[in-house]
Amino acid sequence: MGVEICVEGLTKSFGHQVIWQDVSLTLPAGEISVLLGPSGTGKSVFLKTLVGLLKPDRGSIWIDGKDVTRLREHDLYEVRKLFGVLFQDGALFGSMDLYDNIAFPLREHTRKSEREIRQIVLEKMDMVGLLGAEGKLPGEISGGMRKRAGLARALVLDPEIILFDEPDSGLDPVRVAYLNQLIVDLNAQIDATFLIVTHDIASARLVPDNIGLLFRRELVMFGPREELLSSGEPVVGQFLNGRMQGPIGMAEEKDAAQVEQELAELDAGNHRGPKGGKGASGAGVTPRLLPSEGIVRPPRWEEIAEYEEKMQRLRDLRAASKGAVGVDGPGVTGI
Ligand SMILES: Nc1ncnc2c1ncn2[C@@H]1O[C@H](COP(=O)(O)OP(=O)(O)OP(=O)(O)O)[C@@H](O)[C@H]1O
Repeated sequence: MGVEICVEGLTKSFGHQVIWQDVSLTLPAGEISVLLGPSGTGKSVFLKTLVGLLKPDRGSIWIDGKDVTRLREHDLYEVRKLFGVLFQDGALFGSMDLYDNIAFPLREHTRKSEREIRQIVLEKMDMVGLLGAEGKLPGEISGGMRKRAGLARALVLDPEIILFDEPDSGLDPVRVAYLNQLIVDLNAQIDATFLIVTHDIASARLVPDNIGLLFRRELVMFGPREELLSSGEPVVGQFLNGRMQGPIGMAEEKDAAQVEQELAELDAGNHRGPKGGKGASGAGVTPRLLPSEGIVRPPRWEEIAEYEEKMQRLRDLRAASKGAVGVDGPGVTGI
């Protein structure tokens, strides 16, 4: 089981520039959480702070009974062993083939024999669908394969927590879909705590247990996926529906009067934006991505699958009753 991360009152600035302040959230052990936010709101800074690469001004990060913000270098090194990180570009060494790239953390941080290393590297490459590509150089493979290689490398030390920094960046929608499935399958298989920073709303709707949103130097909301997807909070609705109308502007925040007018028009059904959506919650709660057939589901995922099945039956019933109303008019059954 992965470990819980409990963040309390975290604030980070560079000089006079406050990046975010008073951020508190709990990433539940073994669950998948997504952190969203417009560009420049400090999502990458947040990830770096979690692993102790950046020191916050105030606040605590509790992992495994230790406050990461107060650890000395040696203890920090121990806590970092709990983490696997998938960087945006995979962060592979260009001159090493995939095998050596993926073996690198094992050779650096363990005393395992080359025979043991081979077994682990091939197991992780198999998990991410890269068996057979051991001899390829990073420059010879697609962006999607590089991400998967980076993920295999993040897995070799059996992390309890995996941080994904924009795993979908630079990938086409089909590759993003495959990567999302891989993330869900991995979560079911290794049961670590996942935190994914992304801009991809479709992924944020499909993949996580929890969603958080950074905006205006604050964590606007953090909670279960369904709560965020059905939230009436204007900034959450705007972001999760990719709309222009709302508090988030092109480069800066909009003034309050403009936001109010846009939201009033939206509620009145005058929305002519690029992606549709009604009211603050737009498309509402959509079905969740489940582990692939053939992946043995731990009890947590069994429960999720049962819940999703129930929700799907409800959606079908609702659609059927709407159809009946559409054909026969309200209250008329057609008998
Ligand atoms: N080491 C640093 N020193 C000074 N400022 C920094 C440093 N690292 C990040 N910043 C600033 O912090 C802010 C947030 O950056 P960050 O990369 O975390 O945003 P982000 O939300 O991840 O953006 P994007 O979604 O575009 O990747 C930016 O204004 C950036 O310039």
